[in-house]
Amino acid sequence: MVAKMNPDLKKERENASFDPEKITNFLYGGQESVKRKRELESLALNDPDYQHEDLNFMSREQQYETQLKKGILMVTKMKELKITSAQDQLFYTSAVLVSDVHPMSVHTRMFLPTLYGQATEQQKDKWLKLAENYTIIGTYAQTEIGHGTFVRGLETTATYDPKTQEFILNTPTLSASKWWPGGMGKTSNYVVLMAQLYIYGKSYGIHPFMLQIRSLEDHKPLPGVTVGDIGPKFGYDVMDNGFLSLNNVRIPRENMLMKYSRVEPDGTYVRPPSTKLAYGTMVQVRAGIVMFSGMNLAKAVTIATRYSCVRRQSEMKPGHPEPQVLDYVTQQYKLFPYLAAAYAFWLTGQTMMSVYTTSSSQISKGDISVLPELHALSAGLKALSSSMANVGMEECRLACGGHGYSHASGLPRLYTNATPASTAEGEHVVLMLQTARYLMKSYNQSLQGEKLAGSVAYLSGVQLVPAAGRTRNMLDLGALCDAFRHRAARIVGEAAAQLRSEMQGGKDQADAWNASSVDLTKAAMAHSQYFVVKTFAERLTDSRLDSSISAVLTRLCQLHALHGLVTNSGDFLEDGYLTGSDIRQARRHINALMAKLRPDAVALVDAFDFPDGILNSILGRYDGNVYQHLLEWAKASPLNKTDVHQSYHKYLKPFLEANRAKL
Ligand SMILES: CC/C=C\C/C=C\C/C=C\C/C=C\C/C=C\C/C=C/C(=O)SCCNC(=O)CCNC(=O)[C@H](O)C(C)(C)COP(=O)(O)OP(=O)(O)OC[C@H]1O[C@@H](n2cnc3c(N)ncnc32)[C@H](O)[C@@H]1OP(=O)(O)O
Ligand SMILES: Cc1cc2nc3c(=O)[nH]c(=O)nc-3n(C[C@H](O)[C@H](O)[C@H](O)COP(=O)(O)OP(=O)(O)OC[C@H]3O[C@@H](n4cnc5c(N)ncnc54)[C@H](O)[C@@H]3O)c2cc1C
Repeated sequence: MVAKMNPDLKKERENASFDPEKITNFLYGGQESVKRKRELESLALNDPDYQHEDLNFMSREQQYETQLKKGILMVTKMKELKITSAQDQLFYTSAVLVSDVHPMSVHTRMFLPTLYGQATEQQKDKWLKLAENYTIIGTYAQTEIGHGTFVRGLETTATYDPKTQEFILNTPTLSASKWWPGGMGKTSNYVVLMAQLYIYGKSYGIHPFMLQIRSLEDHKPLPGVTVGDIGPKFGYDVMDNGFLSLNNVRIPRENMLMKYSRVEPDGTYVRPPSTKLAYGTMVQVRAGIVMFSGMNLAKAVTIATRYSCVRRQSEMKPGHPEPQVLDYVTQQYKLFPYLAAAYAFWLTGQTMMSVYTTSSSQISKGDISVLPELHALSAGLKALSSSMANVGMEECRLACGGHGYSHASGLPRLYTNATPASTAEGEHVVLMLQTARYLMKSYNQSLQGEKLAGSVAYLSGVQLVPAAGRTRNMLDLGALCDAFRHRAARIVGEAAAQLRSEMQGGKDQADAWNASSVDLTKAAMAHSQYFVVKTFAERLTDSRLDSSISAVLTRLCQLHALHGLVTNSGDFLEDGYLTGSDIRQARRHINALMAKLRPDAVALVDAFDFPDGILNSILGRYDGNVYQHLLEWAKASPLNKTDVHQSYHKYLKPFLEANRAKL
């Protein structure tokens, strides 16, 4: 029997000003792609082999086992069903895994990409097939217990022995033990080990090495290898993040991944075109995290928006029926800016991936000139998108009141599985400082008359003249982009001036950098926010957009920019670029935009096209039948298997009886 849709949600859908399908097509790159997405999702979601008890009801060990089994099934089925393109695999795996990963995820996301990106053709012949077939399962072992951020400071050593033409691998101190690599704890039999290369006593920096850590026969750690799971974490329960220490483990010379740098049999070292090419896998994943953050935020906003239309609470007017909580403007102010941000990062994520694809193809042809821009852009956008997604997902949870705290909402798991994106692949302040470093260099080049290109082109010849007194239309996307550009350019310029002044005051470069670092991260943030606002606005100039959806998407873009502007109003006011009256106007526009977006809110989240199986949230159900399913879900909780829990007999009964006896 098909359940009836909640009448409030039904009405919301009937009253929308546009057909969500049109936005879905825009978001996923066309009708054909949406069709394929739905086919693959339905294949995965209706496959009985993937069904299991709710992970939230399981111990961590059970979760690991369940997700490993599912991951294995998934890669086997994808092979059988010939689901091969990256896009198809993403559609299928998102439906199988929901908001979780599986213990071999780092194999797919980092181990394989490192082989593609860092191995020679000969090495690919040797390893790729094995890795693609899952004959070997690997992870990316870089971080150590003592150092994650400071990659140059890693202590794991790979010392070349020309006599045997082998590398001797060691983690010489406690702090050198590898710590965190996903899937290393129990699953992987191989790692790409990032280690300091030593030849004849001289250090050549960090390089990648293929290392077998477990037997292919019985999965036991190989001699010299100590490996295990690092224990429970904030989330990511299904993942066996691991530790690893190495004691004089020898590997053949051919196991150093030598696409860019080489060690010859006699120990001669051949330098790479850039030492930073060894960091390529991190850049790829950072670029992917922008979209990943947009999607996670979109899921959270979908859940909270639908639920806010189903949930009725309090009285807005005495004696009137309880309103849908989304009718409270404060609730709209909680959710709509993040709805807009989800769209912003979704679209920017697509742009970031296309910049990545173009740049990496140039790099593989030997043109490394694009590397600094790619690094700076992906670092800043990764940091901004993941931190904004964190804040937004939490705001969505809070917007669901008490039920948001329950795992039934899907929000706690979504959050704890997504939040590593802020720390992993480069902690967000650290990455912002990388972007700032590029901004400082670029800005100084522009001061010397160089013309800049790419994301920093606006720093060339920027006019920092405040334009107070001018009347502005604060809804005009061009004017909003100008405001964000001006703010970024000013803050970049001021951070550069501060850095200079610290140095003129006697500090060396490093101390001056540290003293200026709050302003530097602010500069990187302003630059990244400008890029997002500009990208969002540019995507709306797509001639394929029909007017009904262009109107609503423009409102979202305006809201995204205006909300950023109002929450950072000091930045825009500081040099008089905007006036108090502009900010007041912006606030009024936000209220008006929210009122206009209110009737379209459900259609806008429906357009993300997450089926219930992927949202995995009772509060976010498409049909809105929340309460009945909350109750059913709670009844399935292991604590409810019996009316009287065994602990009653063990502890509670004697305690009650003892108390009664004392009366
Ligand atoms: C295939 C995947 C596709 C999509 C994936 C999609 C979604 C992913 C979904 C979820 C992911 C979420 C969570 C992930 C969960 C698990 C996996 C996690 C894995 C990991 O965490 S792996 C470990 C990651 N570790 C780090 O990121 C360490 C961070 N530190 C660094 O990167 C660097 O050391 C640092 C801090 C950037 C630089 O330090 P330092 O200042 O000491 O610099 P250097 O001396 O080393 O460099 C000087 C020079 O080089 C420039 N530079 C630095 N890095 C790069 C680079 N990567 N590329 C280019 N250039 C670089 C630097 O700016 C300096 O330049 P300059 O001298 O100024 O010109
Ligand atoms: C869920 C998860 C999965 C992971 N998976 C992997 C994996 O598969 N493989 C792997 O190798 N690693 C993995 N990691 C490790 C991850 O990459 C690192 O934790 C991350 O890069 C941050 O480094 P850190 O832990 O050393 O943080 P730290 O650098 O110790 O950060 C601590 C604080 O110091 C500050 N700080 C550090 N350096 C600077 C600086 N230069 N300037 C200003 N402030 C600074 C930071 O901002 C932060 O506030 C994973 C981590 C997590 C949480």
